[in-house]
Amino acid sequence: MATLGAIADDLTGATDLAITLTSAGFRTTVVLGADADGERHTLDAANGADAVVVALKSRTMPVDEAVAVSLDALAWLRRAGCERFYVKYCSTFDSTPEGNIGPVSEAVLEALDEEVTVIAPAFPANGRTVYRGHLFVGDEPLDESPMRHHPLTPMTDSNLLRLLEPQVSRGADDTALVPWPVVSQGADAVRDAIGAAREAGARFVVVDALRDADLRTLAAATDDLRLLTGGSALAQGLCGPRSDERSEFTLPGGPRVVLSGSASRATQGQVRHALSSGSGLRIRAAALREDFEAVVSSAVTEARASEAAPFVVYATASPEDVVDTADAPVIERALAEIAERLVAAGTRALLVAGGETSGAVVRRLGVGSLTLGPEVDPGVAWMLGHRDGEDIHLMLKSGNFGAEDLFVRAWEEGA
Ligand SMILES: Nc1ncnc2c1ncn2[C@@H]1O[C@H](COP(=O)(O)OP(=O)(O)O)[C@@H](O)[C@H]1O
Ligand SMILES: O=C(O)[C@@H](O)C(=O)COP(=O)(O)O
Repeated sequence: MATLGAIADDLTGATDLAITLTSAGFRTTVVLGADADGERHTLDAANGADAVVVALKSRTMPVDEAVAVSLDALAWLRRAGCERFYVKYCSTFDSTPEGNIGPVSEAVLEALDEEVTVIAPAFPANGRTVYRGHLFVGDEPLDESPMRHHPLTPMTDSNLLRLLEPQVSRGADDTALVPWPVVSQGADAVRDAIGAAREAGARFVVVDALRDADLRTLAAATDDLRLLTGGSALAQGLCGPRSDERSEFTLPGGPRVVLSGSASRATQGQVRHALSSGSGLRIRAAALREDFEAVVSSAVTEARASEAAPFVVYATASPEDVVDTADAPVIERALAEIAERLVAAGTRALLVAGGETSGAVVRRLGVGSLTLGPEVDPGVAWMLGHRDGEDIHLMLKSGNFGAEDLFVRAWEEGA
């Protein structure tokens, strides 16, 4: 019976959290959606897991829709027996100004009838740190990092309190900060600070974190809270009932295909690196609008004919490639169509780059749940996708995660 239930706002965020929970000793399953028609997949998948992560595609949904699907997921997790909950969003706090991190966190907190939760996006192993409430990506404040150009959620402020306040009901009265000097004093000091913030009326407490040790301190300080929110790294301090159990599997043969819909800086470098030793095809929105079928069938044909080196179907290899964010949906749809045709032709392993892109691909493939395999880079692992047909080996890569050679190395490390 699962005890911990997580609600992730995109698929790569869900798999990222699953990796951390597994390392923390939770036998973890990722399920896609928790709506009624998915119930069969998901309830079966939850059996035997200690933690279940529901992967939504809600990060850029209209606020009301994001809240509704998140509350549906919460209700499903409670039916599956979960007693503690985790709202997972991006370590770069990807959100439009209207939401959805604040509205979803508030809706879940109120549905659980809880008084306070923490806001902890930090992921130090991937360079995401929070100091005095400001989120940094490496050495750059968030609003000076490439995330300021994200096609869907451009981040133009690094101050988490300023980002959150417009998103929660009581604005500045609903938020508070526990700064790093308090965090450095240990769990009791953090617990006291969160208690004081709650007494002052705040429900969403941003907590600084510069190191994994700070997140472990926070996890210890909040072991009495039924709801946590953050990136994946906060989960490293949760204590699961068993050792790290990962499914060992060997990647099947066949073409090594990467489908990249991410426009993030790390992915751009990975695309360029893979193209330097392999081959690929760039899909352009204009060409897709002119003749969608021609672009898709050409990509499938070339991908199927590719040899050992990875074949990369990509939308962006440099910042200049992102011409119009309105092109995003047709690119997602094309990559999902290409994935479906490759799998129909026998492909049983795909590397997909991008959270929204991964969501579009796995929904098109009818994947209902995912089991964790070997971790290849921090926050990036091979998974086994379960569906009505044959299982599919998938690596669903967060846009800004992974080393530059990942698209080439991943196939060796999954073998
Ligand atoms: N060249 C481009 N022009 C417009 N939109 C793009 C381009 N490349 C990618 N996109 C879109 O940007 C979005 C990237 O989101 P996502 O897949 O979550 O990547 P990440 O994980 O990097 O955020 C997708 O909707 C994708 O279709
Ligand atoms: O926390 C993170 O950074 C990731 O888990 C994540 O959410 C990344 O989302 P995408 O950039 O959309 O892949």
